[in-house]
Amino acid sequence: MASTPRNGIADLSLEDDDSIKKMSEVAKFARQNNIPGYRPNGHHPVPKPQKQRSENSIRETPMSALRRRLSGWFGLSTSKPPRRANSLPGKISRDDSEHALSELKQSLSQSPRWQRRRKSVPKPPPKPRMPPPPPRTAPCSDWRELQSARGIAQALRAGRRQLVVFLDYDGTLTPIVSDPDAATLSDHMRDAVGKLSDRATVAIVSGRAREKLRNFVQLPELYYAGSHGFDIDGPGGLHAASSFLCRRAPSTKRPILFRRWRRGRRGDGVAASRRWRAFTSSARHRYAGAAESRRRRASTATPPPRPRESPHRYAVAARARRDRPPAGLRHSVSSEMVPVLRAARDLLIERLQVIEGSSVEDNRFSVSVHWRNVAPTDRPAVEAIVDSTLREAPFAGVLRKNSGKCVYELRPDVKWDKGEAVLYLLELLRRRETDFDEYGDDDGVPEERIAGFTEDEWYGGVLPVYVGDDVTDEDAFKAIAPFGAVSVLVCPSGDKVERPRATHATHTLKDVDDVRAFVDELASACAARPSVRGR
Ligand SMILES: O=P(O)(O)OC[C@H]1O[C@H](O[C@H]2O[C@H](CO)[C@@H](O)[C@H](O)[C@H]2O)[C@H](O)[C@@H](O)[C@@H]1O
Repeated sequence: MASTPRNGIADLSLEDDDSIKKMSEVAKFARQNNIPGYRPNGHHPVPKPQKQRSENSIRETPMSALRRRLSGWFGLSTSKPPRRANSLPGKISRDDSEHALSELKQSLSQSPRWQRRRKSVPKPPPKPRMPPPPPRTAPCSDWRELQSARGIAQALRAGRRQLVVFLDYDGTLTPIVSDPDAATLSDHMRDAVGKLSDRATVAIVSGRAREKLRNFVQLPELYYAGSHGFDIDGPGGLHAASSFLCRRAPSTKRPILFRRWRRGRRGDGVAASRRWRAFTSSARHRYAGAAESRRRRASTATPPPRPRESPHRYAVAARARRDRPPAGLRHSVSSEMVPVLRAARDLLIERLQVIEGSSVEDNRFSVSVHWRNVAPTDRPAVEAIVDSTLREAPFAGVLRKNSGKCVYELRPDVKWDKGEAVLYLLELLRRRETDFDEYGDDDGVPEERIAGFTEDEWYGGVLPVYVGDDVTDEDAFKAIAPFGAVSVLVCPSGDKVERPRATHATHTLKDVDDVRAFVDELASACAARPSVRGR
């Protein structure tokens, strides 16, 4: 009988009567002296029952368990790998795992169940590298919450989306002045915008008449959306797109544009294009008509050379497209309203003569009644005259009044504003870039895949940027929000009266100088972006 002292108690084996007797003595002693760790016989903690393993699983190594599970999932037949002499049971050796892996790969490629599964499970969309800032869909109650836009341009350097920049004129490119005709563009700003337009698509969107805007800005290569977007013109294509036309989409062998930028926020593109479909069906019909007449013209005119046999035919076609002079764009909404607007203008000039400091500006598709220079006591009279005029025939129900910065703007009472104009321009750019009909390249290819990417992919590859200062710019901020756009409200901190009460803008800038710095940053961001062609 072994007797090793432990906690003052000997370990006993119950072999004979002496032992039993001795044990009960020891137990008594332990109880009396409160010795921990001792329990009399029969009161020792019952050891947990060991899990009974099946004979199979006792012998099963992790490797064979894996093989058994795989065969269960995919219906594979797996063979046992050769066991090396030094491989230990219960551990996966390097040879084991390599063998299992190659076996698995081979079997997977043959398994019909797995193939079916692969087809049915769609690939997850690739993660965007630099997600654009989240759009604000609800109006922001406090403009001071917004962050500075300067950093945005720097962030754009890393982005891969094609910029389309929309700039408001008064209060954005030029400071607000008391005489509307004196709001000329500074040379510095002209240089900055000109430099940006060399590298990105730029449009000026303003309440001013389109011709007046052109005269002020004097940059012929830009798009101009005058009279709050009712009157649009421009070169008719996306800037420098032709330089990206040398690659082909693997699926359709079409030339592709924003291949590298497709990874942008595709969801935004989807949402935006759905929105577009929903509300501009009439504009789309007009487009369909324009496309049809272009097609007809192309069929009657001498067809352009078709580089069918060339190995680089798409590149050649692209060059031909680039070398042709741009077709140009001219689009007006509600032209039939121009005579009515002229009548309103004449009447208002006559009626407002009595109010000193007031003035009426003809913006062709809109009429601006300025009251910046009117004495505060006379200002209600200006609004009363405008309102009473609008209640008369033939203006009632035909024209509507909007308020801007010390100005009332009368325009056709139709659903068209800066927001619609911006969406119109974006859709125009998309169509111009994806229309390869003239070269006959779209034979047998679904319309949405003509240029190697879908409408949604195109929208996902474009990043709209809009900079504006007025209430009317809010329509544009709101319209481009689903694209994950950058929208910037120019909002001087001291300007408490004239700033919008709420905004859909994602960022703010404080004045025209900041806008120039931002435009400069955008231009250098475009220049710094790696070329798509080089990849
Ligand atoms: O859309 P915008 O380019 O911002 O044009 C809106 C109006 O801008 C002009 O008026 C404003 O700027 C004037 C010059 O700084 C200022 O005197 C006036 O008080 C502002 O309202 C323009 O004259 C209007 O026709 C536009 O509708």
